[in-house]
Amino acid sequence: MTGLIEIEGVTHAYPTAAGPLPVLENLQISVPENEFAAVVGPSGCGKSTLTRLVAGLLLPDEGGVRLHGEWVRSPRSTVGMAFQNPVLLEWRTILDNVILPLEIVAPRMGRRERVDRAMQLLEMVGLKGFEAKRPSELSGGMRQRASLCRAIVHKPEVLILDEPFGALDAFTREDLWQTLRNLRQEEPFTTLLITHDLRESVFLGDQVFVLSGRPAHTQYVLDVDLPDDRDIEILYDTRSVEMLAILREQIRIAQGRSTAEQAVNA
Ligand SMILES: Nc1ncnc2c1ncn2[C@@H]1O[C@H](COP(=O)(O)OP(=O)(O)OP(=O)(O)O)[C@@H](O)[C@H]1O
Repeated sequence: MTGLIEIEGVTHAYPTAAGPLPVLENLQISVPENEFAAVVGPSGCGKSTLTRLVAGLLLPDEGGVRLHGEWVRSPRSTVGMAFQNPVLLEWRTILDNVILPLEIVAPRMGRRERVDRAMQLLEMVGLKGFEAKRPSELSGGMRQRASLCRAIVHKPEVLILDEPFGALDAFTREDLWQTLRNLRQEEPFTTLLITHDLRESVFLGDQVFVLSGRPAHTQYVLDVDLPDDRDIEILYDTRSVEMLAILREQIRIAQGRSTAEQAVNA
């Protein structure tokens, strides 16, 4: 099956004063339409670089990225993004922050329609009643909820999430995982999530891609065979615990602390 996101043989190095720094090497990742791919890997292996390539903010030295079969050669408005620090504009209300992408990609859409769309999402993530507030009046978790709404308000073909929950406390984070799953059930979208949190990758992902140490290639792919309708308790089930153990071992291999042979024999 061809994926909606196809990362095909991507190789990339950054020029540095000490010479080229190889970051990605022949990376292959395929994400089918409406599926959720989580990407984990050792620190500094090139995960954020990967998001910049998919968003068209960076062009690879070799290989390429295709979205819906089209090569990505420049930034695309059909990609939604959310990062660890939600960059909300303080001079705009929460509602007007969420509406912003519609002003850019759908300039002909009327104000009423934009407001209805944004309010529908704000209600889904539990922010109804906060639409007139400024970002600084909200908690970190609430700001991240608003940032998720803004990332999907224009129905992007791809949602890229780069450590969006990394700065939140454990309870808020788990709450947002559930919110994200609920949003996807209401309105499916194809997602690429970068995370350091293996539980997050299993709870949210349909597939988890483990990247090797730098220069990164796809070292391991885990199919998350859990029911679509999951709540947080599922992470304590035997199957989840087994998958987390596999991922932990793969990360150790990627960090060079273990060997593939040890993993096979474990
Ligand atoms: N513009 C740049 N120029 C030179 N080197 C860069 C540039 N951007 C990133 N790097 C280097 O490339 C490597 C990969 O960076 P990247 O941010 O993609 O890794 P990461 O896996 O997202 O890291 P982390 O897990 O710590 O967030 C790092 O060694 C980083 O220092």
